[in-house]
Amino acid sequence: MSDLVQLQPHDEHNRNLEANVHPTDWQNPQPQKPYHLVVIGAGTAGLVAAAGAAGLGARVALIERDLMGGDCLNVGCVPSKGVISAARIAKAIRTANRFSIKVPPGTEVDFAGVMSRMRKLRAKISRNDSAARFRDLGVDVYFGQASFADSQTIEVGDTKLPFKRAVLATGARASAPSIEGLDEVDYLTNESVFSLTELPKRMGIIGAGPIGCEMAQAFSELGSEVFLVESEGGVLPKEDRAAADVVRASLERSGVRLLCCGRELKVKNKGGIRLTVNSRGEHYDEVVDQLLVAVGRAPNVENLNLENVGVDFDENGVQVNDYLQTTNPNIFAAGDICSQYQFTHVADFMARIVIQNALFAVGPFGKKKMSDLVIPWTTYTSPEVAHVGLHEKDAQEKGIEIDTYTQPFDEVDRAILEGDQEGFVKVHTKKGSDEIVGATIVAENAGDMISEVTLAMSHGLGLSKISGSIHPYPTQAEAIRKIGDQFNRTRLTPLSKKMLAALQRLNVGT
Ligand SMILES: Cc1cc2nc3c(=O)[nH]c(=O)nc-3n(C[C@H](O)[C@H](O)[C@H](O)COP(=O)(O)OP(=O)(O)OC[C@H]3O[C@@H](n4cnc5c(N)ncnc54)[C@H](O)[C@@H]3O)c2cc1C
Ligand SMILES: NC(=O)c1ccc[n+]([C@@H]2O[C@H](COP(=O)([O-])OP(=O)(O)OC[C@H]3O[C@@H](n4cnc5c(N)ncnc54)[C@H](O)[C@@H]3O)[C@@H](O)[C@H]2O)c1
Repeated sequence: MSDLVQLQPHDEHNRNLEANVHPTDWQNPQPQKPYHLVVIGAGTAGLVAAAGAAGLGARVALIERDLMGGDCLNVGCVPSKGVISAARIAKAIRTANRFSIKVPPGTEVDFAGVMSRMRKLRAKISRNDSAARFRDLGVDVYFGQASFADSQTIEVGDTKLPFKRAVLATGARASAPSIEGLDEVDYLTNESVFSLTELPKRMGIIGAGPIGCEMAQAFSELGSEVFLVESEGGVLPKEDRAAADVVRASLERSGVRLLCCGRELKVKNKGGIRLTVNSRGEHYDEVVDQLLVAVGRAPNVENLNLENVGVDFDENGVQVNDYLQTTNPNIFAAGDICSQYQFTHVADFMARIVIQNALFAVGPFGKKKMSDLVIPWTTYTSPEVAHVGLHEKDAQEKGIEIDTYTQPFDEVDRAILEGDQEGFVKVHTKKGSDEIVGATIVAENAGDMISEVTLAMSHGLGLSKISGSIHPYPTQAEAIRKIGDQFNRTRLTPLSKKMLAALQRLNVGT
């Protein structure tokens, strides 16, 4: 078996994963003719680009140096949500008393079992991203480090792959912050945290973005004492502040010790991993068993020879235009390598744009644009925070005047019955109209609920249309319809009220 940290421990599940996404006996093919499309990187963006292009009749090669499926399958969405699902059960048991369910003392979390379940499910899901499946879809799959030999040729080891168009889909990795002493300790990143088999008694996490918050809550619910250090004033600094405040309170209820506005953070290798930091006037000096660093991503631009083929890049990744074309017009890019929206579903839709623009658009005709995408995302804390479109501050920066409608869940029957009353739905519309420009939902299943708003935004359906669609009672999604009703009430002017009164008199008298 490979000694990649992502594949540890070397158990049956990880052997099955490896057999799917990097079979040890794989023979790279030999190129027969120039490829229409060579895709570098077999994460979400690369897989979607390769499968889509091959399905439409193109000759396609896909190159992966490590594990097909990339971050999402191996060290991102899939394992994190696998662990979170167990943590949610632990939370439900911990808080069962709210429902007058008496859980006998002595309930235990078998952390090794939780991780083994996650590895089993990850291996099962990995069939979709497997080398064999892609070969069967008509894609030539190569394993190895890819780099550009010149503007028409990509090399993998000694093999030269001539191409007409190429796609860079090499993704990103955890960035290493310059924190004093960090180099002295063995710290975890998203590449290694899912290989743990023992629950850290005490866990430090640096960065309260989506990774930090999701993992802090999950490890805390599973039994670790978690210290979450964030340099900004609160958690999830990119989200709506009211939404982030709900998550902060929930993290604290889960037992997470939040060290926000963390100043003078230092790490020492002294009696374990020692974190010292100042937060809100207090000095903390805590020894932890494991430290997870989650302070954002660095693009994988190294060793590709991009300089020699005229592809510009900087520390944020590869530069692309709205058509996802790099500064070399025959080379496109998709996914985390070139996107400020680092999400699997965005990598997927970027890849679809690339297939169209690289292979099927003629001159300016038939081209698709990144700026036309309506992009939602969700952070899977409990409750979840889901967002689509503009935040209030984005609208201000763009000079767009907005109206904001908020529906708290403590007025939504299903949420009350479920004990999930602390969140809200917030929708921003263009001032004076029902055209939705953005929305945030904080709820246990906010990620599922946001799709209704995304659909409405994508297809130009305003709040009046949402208000006119029956939502089953009692559901949490009724909160979105109630926002539609709020908008409709603003349409009731003194004149329209008078007209309604006149119509009523006409029909049923005074
Ligand atoms: C912990 C965590 C949780 C996440 N959770 C979610 C979530 O719940 N929902 C969500 O939407 N997003 C989530 N994300 C983000 C999501 O994983 C990424 O946005 C997505 O994986 C990006 O896909 P990609 O194809 O651009 O890149 P990647 O998945 O990074 O794939 C790039 C691939 O290219 C390969 N590669 C790089 N260089 C070369 C080279 N020179 N030659 C050959 N191969 C190369 C790499 O090995 C890798 O397999 C999460 C991320 C993390 C880290
Ligand atoms: N549910 C999801 O869709 C999901 C889940 C996890 C990750 N992701 C994707 O992966 C990306 C990376 O996630 P992330 O959480 O690493 O990055 P992030 O950039 O979103 O958040 C990093 C956090 O670390 C903080 N930080 C930076 N330097 C610090 C320092 N020295 N000390 C303390 N705090 C510091 C930042 O202020 C920020 O809050 C996300 O932006 C997202 O696109 C998505």
